[in-house]
Amino acid sequence: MLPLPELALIDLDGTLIDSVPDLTWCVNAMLRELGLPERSESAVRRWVGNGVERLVERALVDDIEGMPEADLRARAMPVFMELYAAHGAERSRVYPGVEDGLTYLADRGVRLGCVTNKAERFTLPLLEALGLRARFELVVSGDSLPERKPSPRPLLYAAEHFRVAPSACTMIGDSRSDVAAARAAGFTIVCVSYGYNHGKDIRDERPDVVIDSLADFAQVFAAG
Ligand SMILES: O=C(O)COP(=O)(O)O
Ligand SMILES: [Mg+2]
Repeated sequence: MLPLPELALIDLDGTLIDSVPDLTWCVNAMLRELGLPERSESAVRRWVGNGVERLVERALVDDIEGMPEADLRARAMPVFMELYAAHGAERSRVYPGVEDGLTYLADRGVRLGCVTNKAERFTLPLLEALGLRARFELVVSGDSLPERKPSPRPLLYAAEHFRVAPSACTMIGDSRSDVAAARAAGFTIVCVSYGYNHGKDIRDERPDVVIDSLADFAQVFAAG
């Protein structure tokens, strides 16, 4: 068990929301427009987590480590951005257990923030569309600060905003970037087993706790 934190920062894609159906639809609409082959939803699932630009780069070359030529990248980026702005919240769903988990923490006085690598122009409308925006006192997106996860910067920024010591904060996420950012910030780290993490088992990253649903917080945090 972990002590109940004063502040919980929760990741978006793969933790609160299954955003891959919309991301896949937009990636494939973009690829069609560019005359390139479509990619599978399971490939897109592996590529999410380092921001939408990195997703587009990976999709263009069909490789998680790859980088497209500059002019293809420059043509693709605005096409994807326009598609995702218009179609980012049509097929995405809040994971089961999320509402209960957020209520559990809020009822116990835990302050809540969302920290994602998704760009702000997509993050806020998505949270709004799926009814989660009002749950969070602070949202830090992938382009809110000069650095994003796995940097500890967004986590430390949020801790300072709430004037809570990092040792009283927990990060809740699905990927190795969440674990690395939390460790470097001095937060505890709880991971969900159902998220993306680039197709790898998140247990390999040795988070403090792994849960199958945010509804399981009663088994994670010692009350009081
Ligand atoms: O890669 C993204 O765009 C977002 O990923 P995250 O919400 O899991 O940080
Ligand atoms: Mg994530």
